[in-house]
Amino acid sequence: MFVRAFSLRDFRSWDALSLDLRPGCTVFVGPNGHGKTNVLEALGYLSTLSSHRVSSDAPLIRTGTGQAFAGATVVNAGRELTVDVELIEGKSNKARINRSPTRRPREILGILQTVLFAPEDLSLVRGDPGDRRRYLDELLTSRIPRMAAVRADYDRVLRQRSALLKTAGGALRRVSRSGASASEDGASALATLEVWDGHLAAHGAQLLAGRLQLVHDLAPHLAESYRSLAPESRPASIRYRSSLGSSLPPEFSDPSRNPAQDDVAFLEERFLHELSVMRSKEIERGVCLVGPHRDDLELQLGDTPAKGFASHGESWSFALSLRLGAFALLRADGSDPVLMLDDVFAELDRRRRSALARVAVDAEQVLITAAVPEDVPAELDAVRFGVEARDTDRGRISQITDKSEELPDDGGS
Ligand SMILES: Nc1ncnc2c1ncn2[C@@H]1O[C@H](COP(=O)(O)OP(=O)(O)OP(=O)(O)O)[C@@H](O)[C@H]1O
Repeated sequence: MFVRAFSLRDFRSWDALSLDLRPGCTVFVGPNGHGKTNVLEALGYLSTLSSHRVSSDAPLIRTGTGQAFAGATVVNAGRELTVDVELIEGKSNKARINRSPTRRPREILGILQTVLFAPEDLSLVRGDPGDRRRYLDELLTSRIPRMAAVRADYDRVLRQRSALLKTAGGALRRVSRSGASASEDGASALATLEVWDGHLAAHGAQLLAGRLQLVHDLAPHLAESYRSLAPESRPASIRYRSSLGSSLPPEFSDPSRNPAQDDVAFLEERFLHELSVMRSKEIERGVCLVGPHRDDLELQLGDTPAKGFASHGESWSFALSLRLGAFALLRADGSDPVLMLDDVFAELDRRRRSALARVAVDAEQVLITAAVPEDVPAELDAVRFGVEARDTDRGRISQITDKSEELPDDGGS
């Protein structure tokens, strides 16, 4: 797929941007801090409804304005769809598909598939499990958009069950200690908790089954990507680590296990079992200790965990492999996602640079940012936009300063 047209209004440092793009490579070049990443971030937002840099939407709205807009026309196998999102300060966001409002913004997920590789990605290897869960869930919803609703339901139940564990903690503690002779208050809190256990296990099992399937499908692409980036290094592998602990048979964490039709029902039953095992601990601590929100994606180099042991270069290769593996998986599903590379060539050594360039040159559309054009491998430097921020009476605003291109034989756009 590729983005044919793209526009922004009051998004980060852009007050207005309207660009026609085409398949192949496009490079945004400009000094540091002038607004290049903001362009990729906006496209990433249309793809995932989140930013790779911040966890809330407020910083995406241009300072001094209350509303931001991002829209793109996406061409996938000859079929065109337009998606846009309006971010409104203090209110729910609005999204449209072909200019018709959607009931929920998440209905646009899956229309624009992107894979973004950015300097922040080192945290996939070195950061907290939350960074890796986010990576998995974004890829999962990009492949299977209905998983966004599963994820939202799970998060809602998790919040409610966590609040119950906190507020009813006292009564539940008494029940947990004294069992059947509990007070009325305690017994009703415990009954309520059991209802929430059921909801948590039902949604959690679907999310867990989705992630296990994803890791199964992704593992060979990840291993292959790492091999091509660092052939002399130990082999890279991934493995899902579930907080269901010993309630989950070990073969479920083995990425080579073929997921089965009845996995969700089995996982739901195991989930409920682990909740009963952990009941008193959860009540004691007042937090939800079981579920996909506590899981992790283990990254291994040979027999060693990458986190804490991988060198700087190995960590970069692993992070890049996670992205290139995601790209290869989405491609294997049937359509190239838009590949976005945010100022990463300067960080890579010569071999990794050319390995990345080999993948990029072959992708349907690649959008690249760079502070200096020399950082971009020559074979990727096709259409080039200059980006510069200027001080105006409306604040510091990013602008496209120039466009240069090496036109392909057919003349391009
Ligand atoms: N909400 C906002 N409103 C206005 N300007 C913003 C907002 N958020 C960020 N900016 C501005 O955007 C600029 C940063 O843009 P961006 O991150 O795209 O830079 P960049 O060109 O990619 O830089 P680098 O090469 O260092 O990565 C900064 O000048 C910052 O002040």
